[in-house]
Amino acid sequence: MLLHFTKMHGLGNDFMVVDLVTQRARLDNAEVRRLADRRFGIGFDQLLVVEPPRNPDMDFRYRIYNADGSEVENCGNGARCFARFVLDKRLTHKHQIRVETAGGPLTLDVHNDNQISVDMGAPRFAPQALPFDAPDEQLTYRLDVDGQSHEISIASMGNPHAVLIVDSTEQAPVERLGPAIEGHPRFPRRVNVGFMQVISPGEIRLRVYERGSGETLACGTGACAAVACGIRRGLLTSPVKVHLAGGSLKIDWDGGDSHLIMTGPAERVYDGRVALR
Ligand SMILES: N[C@@H](CCC[C@H](N)C(=O)O)C(=O)O
Repeated sequence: MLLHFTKMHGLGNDFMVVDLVTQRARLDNAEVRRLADRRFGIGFDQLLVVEPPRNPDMDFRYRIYNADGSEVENCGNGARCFARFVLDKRLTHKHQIRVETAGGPLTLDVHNDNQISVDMGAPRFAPQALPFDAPDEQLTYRLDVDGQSHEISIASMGNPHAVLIVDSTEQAPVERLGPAIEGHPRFPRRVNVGFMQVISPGEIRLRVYERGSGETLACGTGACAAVACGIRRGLLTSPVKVHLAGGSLKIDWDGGDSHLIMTGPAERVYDGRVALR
């Protein structure tokens, strides 16, 4: 069968977006990996699937798969592309869209200037929320990697994040430490790993080694997690501009149980059709 899809990106974090409201398809783990391959398939960091909601208070169900085929709880850059997609495909006319994800509900607000704000919910810092193997909740933890101890903060944005502070994102050992921390035994469901350089209380640089996809040009949940950890540690104050390799995001957070708001663009690249196995 031929599956219609749209290739999109949010600051270079790229997606294949599929409407399973009006189409039917079975996308198993092997099929996702085949489609994600940048030489033999379409190529993407994540596959985003639009489905009808299971909860009648929601507009859609938003499902997310990493390039390695694993289904995950949340994707921030994807959420903005999801909003742009359902409007472009006329699956809704609403400019405030409520979606259910495996990580909890999200509200997507499409503005007139092509910027989209996503209410990402409240960050959670308890180790069991990720999960992370630690006896109690702390601001920072020591993590041993190959005989070296590193200071990390942790946050769940529905999906798990570890955040390290570095002097320079350019010099950060992302290729070495990223995969080692992603698969560290203290993170039994693996983890996304952010390397944050604080420029000022309102501005950071960030690189993220993503669970199941490797380093991407931007990570929305990673930006939220880094800002939440930075504010909680007294290093940052809201709003924070987050500079990623693919562009910048604005993150607002008033602390505590308040919700993080992420604002940035979403771009359509092309529409296509692909044969499924
Ligand atoms: N690119 C994303 C996050 C995608 C999911 C992540 N790799 C995970 O496994 O949790 C974003 O923009 O948030």
